[in-house]
Amino acid sequence: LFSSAASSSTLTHGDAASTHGDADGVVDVNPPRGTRDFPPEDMRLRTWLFDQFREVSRLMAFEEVDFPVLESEALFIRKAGEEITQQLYNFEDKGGRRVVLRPEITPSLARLVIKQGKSVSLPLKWFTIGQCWRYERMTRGRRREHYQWNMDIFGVPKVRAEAELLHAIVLLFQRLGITSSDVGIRVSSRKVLQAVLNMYYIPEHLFTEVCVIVDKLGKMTREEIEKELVSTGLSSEAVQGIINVLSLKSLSKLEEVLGSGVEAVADLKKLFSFAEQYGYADWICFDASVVRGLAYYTGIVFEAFDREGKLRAICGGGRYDRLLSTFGSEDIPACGFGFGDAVIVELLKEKGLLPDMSRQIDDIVFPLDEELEGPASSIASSLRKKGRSVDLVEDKRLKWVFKHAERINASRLILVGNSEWERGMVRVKILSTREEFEVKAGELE
Ligand SMILES: OCc1cccc(Br)n1
Repeated sequence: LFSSAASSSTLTHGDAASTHGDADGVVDVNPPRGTRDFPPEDMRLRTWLFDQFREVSRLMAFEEVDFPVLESEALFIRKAGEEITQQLYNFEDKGGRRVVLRPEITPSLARLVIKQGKSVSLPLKWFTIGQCWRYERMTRGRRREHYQWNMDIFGVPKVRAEAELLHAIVLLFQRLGITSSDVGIRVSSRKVLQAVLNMYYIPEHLFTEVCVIVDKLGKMTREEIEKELVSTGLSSEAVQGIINVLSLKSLSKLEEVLGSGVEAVADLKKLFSFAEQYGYADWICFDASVVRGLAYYTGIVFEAFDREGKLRAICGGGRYDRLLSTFGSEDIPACGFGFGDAVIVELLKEKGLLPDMSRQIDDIVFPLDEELEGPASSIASSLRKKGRSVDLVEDKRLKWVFKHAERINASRLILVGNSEWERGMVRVKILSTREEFEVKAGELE
C-alpha cells in the first residue's frame, strides 16, 4: 500500500496534470460554460450585496431558510410552456432518480412548508439567498446560473402581503442609493387577465397558457403574440380584447373596462393606498401588461425596471395562492419575489453606485529577523483575540511590506525588531498619519 501511495505521491507535475487534464495535460482553468468564479474582489462585492439583502430581511422580520440546490425534477414539471421549465438543468443520478439543479426557489419553499405541516404557525415570512440554474443553449451566451434573494409570505390572503414585499424591495433599492427616478415597479394582477378571459367566456384551462404567452409582450412583436394567442384557440375578438386591456396604464380606465366591484380593481386600489401609507407610492405604477412568466401566479404581480429601459427586469414576483395544491397539499395563500444578483450590479455600475470594494486590514505584524518570528506570532495572536484583523508577514523585504500595507489598506504596521524586543517593546507605524512610536508589546491594543 505504502509503495503505491509513495509512487502516486512521486507523480511529477506533468503526470499529475495528465491524470486530471486532457491529452496535452493542460487543465481548462475556466469554470463550466455560463458559470462564474468569484475571486476576492468580486466576492467582496457579492458579500456586500448579500449583506444588504440580509439586512432588509432582518428589518422586515423574515426568517432565513435554505434548501439543497439539487431537487427532484418532479417539483418543476409544469405544462404551461414556461421558459424556465424548458431550460431545466436536469439529469438522472446514479440511483436512477430524475433530479435538477433548481431553476427557482419558490417550489422548494412550498415543499418545505408542506413538509413542516402543522408544526409551523402562519403567517410565515421566510427568505433565502440561493444559486439557481438553467440549461440554455449557449447561442445567446447567457449565464446558466445566478444567485437569487427570495422573500416569501405564507398564510396572508390579503394584499397586505404584497404591500410588505414591495416595501422590502424599496428598502433594498434605497440602501443601495437607487431612487424612484432610477427605478420603477410595475404592478398589476393576473385577475385582470382572468376577468378579460371571463368576458369572452374563455375556458379556465387556457388561463395559465395565455399568461405565459402574454408575458412575452415587449420581448416579441404584437403580431407574434397575437398569433400565439390565436393558436391556443382564442377568437381574434378575444385576442384584441386581451391586447387592448393589457395596454392600460390607468386603474380608473381599467375600472371602466372591467366594471366596478371587480376583485382585480379592488385589490390594486387597496395596494396603491397602502403604498401611500408606507411612503413608496412614487416607486410603483399600474401597468396591465405585467403578468410575469411563471405559471403559478394567481393575483397581484410586479416587476422592478430601470426607467432608462436599458436592462432586463431587476426583480419580480407575485401572489401564488394555488401552488401547494399542485403538490397534492392543502392550499395556503402565498406571495413572494425573486431578486437576482446580476442585473442589479449592472444597474449600480450604470449609476456609478458600486461601493468601494478594496480590502481593509487593521494590522500587519512583521518580524525584522527570523528569530523574532516567535514573538511576532504571540503579538498577532493577542491582537486577533482583541478582534483586530492581523496579516502576519515574513520572509519579505521591508520595502515590499510597506507596499503591501498600502495595497491592503492596513491601518497599522507593527514591526518586531531586535533592539526594541530586548526592551519588551515593538515599533508601531500609523499608516494614515505616518506617526511612529514604540509600545510595550504586552500593552498593544
Ligand atoms: O431568471 C431566470 C434564471 C433562472 C436560473 C438561472 C438564471 Br442565470 N436565470
